[in-house]
Amino acid sequence: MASVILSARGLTRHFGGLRAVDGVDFDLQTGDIHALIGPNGAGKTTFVGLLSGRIPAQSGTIALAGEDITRLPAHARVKKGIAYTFQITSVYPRLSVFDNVALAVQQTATRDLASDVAAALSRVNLADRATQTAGTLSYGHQRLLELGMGLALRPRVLILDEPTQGLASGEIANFKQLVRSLAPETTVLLIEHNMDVVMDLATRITVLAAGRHLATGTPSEIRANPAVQDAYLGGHDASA
Ligand SMILES: Nc1ncnc2c1ncn2[C@@H]1O[C@H](COP(=O)(O)OP(=O)(O)OP(=O)(O)O)[C@@H](O)[C@H]1O
Repeated sequence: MASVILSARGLTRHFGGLRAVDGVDFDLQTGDIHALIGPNGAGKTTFVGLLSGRIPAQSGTIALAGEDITRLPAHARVKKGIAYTFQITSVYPRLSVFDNVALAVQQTATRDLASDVAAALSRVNLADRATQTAGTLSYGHQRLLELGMGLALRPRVLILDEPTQGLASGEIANFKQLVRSLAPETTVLLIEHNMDVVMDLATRITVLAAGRHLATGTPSEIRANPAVQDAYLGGHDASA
């Protein structure tokens, strides 16, 4: 049976009277590609912000491989293996592609910076652009660079917030292939609005609605779930 790498119990964050995340229980199984979906304002970004430590929880607990990390600051969670593209991997436009990844590698206990950077760059197919100034890369290549920077941290859990937004369809195909190649060493949690990507890529899906956990299941279970269809898919089959 698969083990749980990251879990949340009763996780809660309100903003004034707004219940952005409200008592959410969640389990991320090791090796999964787990998609988090839900209508706009459902609480997805807040939820991954709580997991990564970017936003402090008001109540509830978070555990990484059984260890309580609820009170750890974000940088300590990065050290423990949770990488969140939002906080870690914004590209420095004036630095070279190589130097951008080197900044991420430096946060790890690396023994050979140059070869670790080269490995991360070849993973995202940017090895031939190492000397290019990052700001001159195409948008799609900048997103790949972000991913390379996240991977360079060698995370156990990689959290991606809308990674395919703005990518061309060929770039999305490459992205899917890349994410699949990360398992089982890296477990992926992604917020994704593109339902084709979700249904094709995710091994498991969690649906949030109005800050609450609505459902978790395989893509076919989620497609068939009437509550999900009502709350999120407007009563239509997601595959339609
Ligand atoms: N810092 C904040 N202060 C006040 N309200 C906030 C804050 N951050 C988020 N919210 C509110 O909390 C709710 C959940 O927002 P969140 O961004 O987590 O949702 P989301 O599911 O990621 O939405 P989207 O799909 O549109 O990105 C929204 O109503 C949002 O306006």
